[in-house]
Amino acid sequence: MGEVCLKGVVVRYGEEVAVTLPDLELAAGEQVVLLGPSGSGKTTLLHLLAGLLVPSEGEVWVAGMNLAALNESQRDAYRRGKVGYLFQDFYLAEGYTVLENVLLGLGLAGIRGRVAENRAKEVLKTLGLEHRLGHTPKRLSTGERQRVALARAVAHRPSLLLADEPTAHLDRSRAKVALELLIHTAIGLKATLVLATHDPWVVGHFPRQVEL
Ligand SMILES: Nc1ncnc2c1ncn2[C@@H]1O[C@H](COP(=O)(O)OP(=O)(O)OP(=O)(O)O)[C@@H](O)[C@H]1O
Repeated sequence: MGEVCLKGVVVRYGEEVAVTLPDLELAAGEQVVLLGPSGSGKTTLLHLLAGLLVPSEGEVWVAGMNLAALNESQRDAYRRGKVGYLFQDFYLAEGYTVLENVLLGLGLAGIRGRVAENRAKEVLKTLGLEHRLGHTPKRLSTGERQRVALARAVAHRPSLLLADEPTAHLDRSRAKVALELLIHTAIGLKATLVLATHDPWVVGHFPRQVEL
């Protein structure tokens, strides 16, 4: 079995909506782009892999674990420890500084104190944000906000990195920088990368495409 495996998955939202997802097997460290029009189930698939959602039918396996067989606190521990999630709208904690935003994510993964502080500063430096540590997100550009979100998503060194429309708010040149950072960060972590987009331009950056 691969690092990520989906078999016969259907997700029902209430009585009306049933999202059927294709079977999928990804090797550890693989990079794949999920493509499909709005409503095709890209976010649903990312939420399943993050353990934010369990399938109504079928199985979702990550790193040898059947996520639906875990209880809620085991799934929380899985998500906080092994998954990095880059949200389309970043979801930064606006009342906290850049450094604190990354420390919050590390804290959820159980990494605190001096180790966390060193790790957060190191990641923020790698992403070119060392001069922004004490700033709150509202003082940053969109590209910088996204890099903070990326720092927070990867500081705990996840083995699975999920990104939902990460270029949606960026112009083409910033999108290119952001995408390259994301891809290189995943390679550096040896993490499996799954990215959802409906932008055909993004697709060419990935060796494997999955159409929903
Ligand atoms: N919480 C929810 N309640 C009801 N229906 C939902 C919910 N979340 C998603 N859906 C429905 O499930 C289907 C798949 O949605 P999903 O958000 O996964 O698609 P998507 O491909 O990510 O779309 P987009 O590109 O617009 O983000 C859609 O028909 C959507 O309306």
